[in-house]
Amino acid sequence: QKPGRPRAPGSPVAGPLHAAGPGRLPGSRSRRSRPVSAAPAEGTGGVGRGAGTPGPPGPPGPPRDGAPRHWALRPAQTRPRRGPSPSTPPGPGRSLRPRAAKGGRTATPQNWTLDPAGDWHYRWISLMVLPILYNWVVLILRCCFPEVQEAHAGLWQALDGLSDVLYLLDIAVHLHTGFLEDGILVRDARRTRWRYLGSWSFPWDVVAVLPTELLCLLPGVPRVPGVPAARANRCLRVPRLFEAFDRCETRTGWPNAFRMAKLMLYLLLGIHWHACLYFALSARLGLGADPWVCPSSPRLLRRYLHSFYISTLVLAMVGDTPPAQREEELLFLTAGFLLAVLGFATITGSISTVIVNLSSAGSALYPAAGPVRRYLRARGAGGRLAARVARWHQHLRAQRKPPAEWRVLRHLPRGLRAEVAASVHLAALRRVGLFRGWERGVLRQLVLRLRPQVFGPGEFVCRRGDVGREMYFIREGRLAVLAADGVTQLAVLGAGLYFGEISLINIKGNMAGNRRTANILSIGYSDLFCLGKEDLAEVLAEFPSARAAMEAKGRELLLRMGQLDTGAEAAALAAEAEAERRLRGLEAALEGLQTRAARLLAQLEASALRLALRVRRLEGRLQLRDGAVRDRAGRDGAARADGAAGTAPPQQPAGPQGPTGGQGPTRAQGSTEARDVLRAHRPPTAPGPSEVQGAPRAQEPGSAGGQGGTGMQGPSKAQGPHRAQGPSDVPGAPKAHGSPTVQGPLRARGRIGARGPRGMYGPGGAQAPLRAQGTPMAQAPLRAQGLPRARRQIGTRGPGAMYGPGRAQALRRARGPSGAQRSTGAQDVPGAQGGPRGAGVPRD
Ligand SMILES: Nc1ncnc2c1ncn2[C@@H]1O[C@@H]2COP(=O)(O)O[C@H]2[C@H]1O
Repeated sequence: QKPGRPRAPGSPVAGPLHAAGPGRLPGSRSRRSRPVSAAPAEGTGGVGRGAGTPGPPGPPGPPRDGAPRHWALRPAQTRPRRGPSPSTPPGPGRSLRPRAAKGGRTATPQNWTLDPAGDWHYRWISLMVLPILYNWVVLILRCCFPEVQEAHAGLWQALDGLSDVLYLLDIAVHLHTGFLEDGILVRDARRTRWRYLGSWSFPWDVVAVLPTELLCLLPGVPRVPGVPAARANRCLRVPRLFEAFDRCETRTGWPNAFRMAKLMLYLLLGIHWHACLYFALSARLGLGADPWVCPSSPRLLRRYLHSFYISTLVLAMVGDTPPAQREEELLFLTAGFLLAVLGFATITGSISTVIVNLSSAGSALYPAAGPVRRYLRARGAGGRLAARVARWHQHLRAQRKPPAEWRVLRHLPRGLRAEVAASVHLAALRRVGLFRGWERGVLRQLVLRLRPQVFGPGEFVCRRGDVGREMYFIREGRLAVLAADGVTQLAVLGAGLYFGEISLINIKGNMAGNRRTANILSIGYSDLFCLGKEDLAEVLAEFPSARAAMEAKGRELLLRMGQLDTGAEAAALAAEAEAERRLRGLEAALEGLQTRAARLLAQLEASALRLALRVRRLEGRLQLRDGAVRDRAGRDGAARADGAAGTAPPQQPAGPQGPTGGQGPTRAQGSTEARDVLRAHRPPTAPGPSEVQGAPRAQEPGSAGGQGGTGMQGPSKAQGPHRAQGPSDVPGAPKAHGSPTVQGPLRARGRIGARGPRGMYGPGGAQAPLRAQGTPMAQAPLRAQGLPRARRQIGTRGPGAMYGPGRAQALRRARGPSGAQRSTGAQDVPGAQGGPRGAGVPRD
């Protein structure tokens, strides 16, 4: 079918083509152009021509040219891209800030969605602290001190307006603040908007900015004294204040100081509110009317400060307030004290937490000197040793060398911990000669295995003869290498060097084995990195060059110290070379074996595939043949029925090819089935050539092998008609049916038809018809050829072998009884009584 030509219904290519495209072959011109026209063209998502053409974003509609929908619905290509994917986590190099559009064709659309953990968002909520605090401080002041409101009405109006603008802007910012979904920042503007609009904070924020003061201007509404009271809803914005404080607390470098400042702010705010309310009550009761109320003073500040002082006495539970006399005063004072209990307890608790935090932060970094001192005292080991311990602790704190930093970092995830440790120690590690040139990533892995240790002056880091368990890299300080006498100084090691490796790496000929070869004494304070034996082995396994460098240096030192047994070293080297050689030989042998095994496996697979294909082909042929046989049998049966009824004279078969001539599906089929039919029809005195030649031809291995299934079926088919007419049938048949001409072949065909090519392959199926024929001899070969065994034969001996024995057996057995059967079977045929018996003889 040519491209573009309409397909005929039911065309074999219709399926694949339909799946691939709208009735066009892949690669045709219209196929390439169609998706572009059908799918909306986009900036980056298109394919083929016009992929880069900007087009209107939107859902892909039905294609204009009537192409099937699946052309247009290709989500990966047709989805409009608006900047970065909303669910794509920002890469390491991508900023979370709103990005300015860049010029040029590759400009990305601006995305003003804020990262809630980002800097811009933090700055914004920090700014929002101002209007919220303004409303919390000033509104109550203006309500309770009317002079304040009246004196600066214009200023308050301006500030109120500014605060409202900021509140509204904050709603806008909220609408454009991303959120995390499955740990990934969602920056899609639509989704962030809907998320905020659907949350409880949206109505809350709206209520907090409603212009409630305008209600006071409505006629009939009683004027709220001092309009500020009508703005009380502005205080509802306090959750944003808490959010800002929380964020600041996690970001600041002085969280404890911040916590203290926050507490003080809450305290002052509480006192401020109490003072305002106290003044309002005093003004209502009459300023200076009794000792409890605020005295009347011409100065506003004086009155406020007096109120603030009284409130501090109440809320700080200091007491010593003027005695309350009126009920209102008593109630107010009692409420104040109750609040004070609550507030004071909270504040005291918070302050103590801050103090504990402060001290625990120090103790987490530095080991506490107290317990060691007490331990030494308890054990009676004070004196100079205790002084040294104290000096060591002092050195750590003074020099800010926390040895227990790993304890602090242990809560971090491994990757982050490696980053932190690398940022702190990488510079020091790079100074170590061994690590020079190592990649940063490797050093980052190494730094997690290193443990910082600080040794004081006069301390031995290791002693000669000790078993080596770790090696050291010198970060800071000087250390002396002392000989066996503990006095002779062999060398002085400084920052960037390492020691303690000889006893860890197995240097050939090292007479010390895994024991230290020298004493190492810290001259002053030494800041070292310690690396354990296992960790070192892992590192060296990855870096053979580092191992070689270490071994070379260790060998040189051992030689200098006279601790290298060169004879043993040579022997070890020779043994190693020999082992290496043998290993290589084994490896080569193994490789050869593997290659052979792979080749054999490939051969096995190929032959299995071949055989499977052949079996399938044979099955197909058998099915075809069986169908043809059934057709022919039906036709012949009808013809014979006609003959028996006397409506038509007996017909001579069509030549030596049998009734079907050369049109049968297979030659064997023609020879076996046609032969049977011929035999049934042929007068007994005129045996046709096919009677004599047909059967042997069907039994010839060549003819059977050439036609696949015939070989399999040949014997049983050869037996089929004969055994059907076999000894047991012979006497019964004519008696039962009165018309033996019809009866014999018909019965035979019925059996053949019942057997079927599939039944042939199944063990039961193969045996059933034959068993029904009462020929145990015939069952044996077929049973032997049941599918599983037949398959096994295919696998092991090949198709020839499969057909060989089974077929030979079957034929052999078939020949034995079938001769007799044929002769007896011929008795079924009316014309065959007498002379025709000989027709079967030559075949045997
Ligand atoms: N002469 C030397 N000069 C420098 N370092 C040495 C010398 N002798 C021994 N060392 C180091 O001192 C370490 C003592 O422990 P090790 O034997 O494990 O490894 C030793 C070497 O790293």
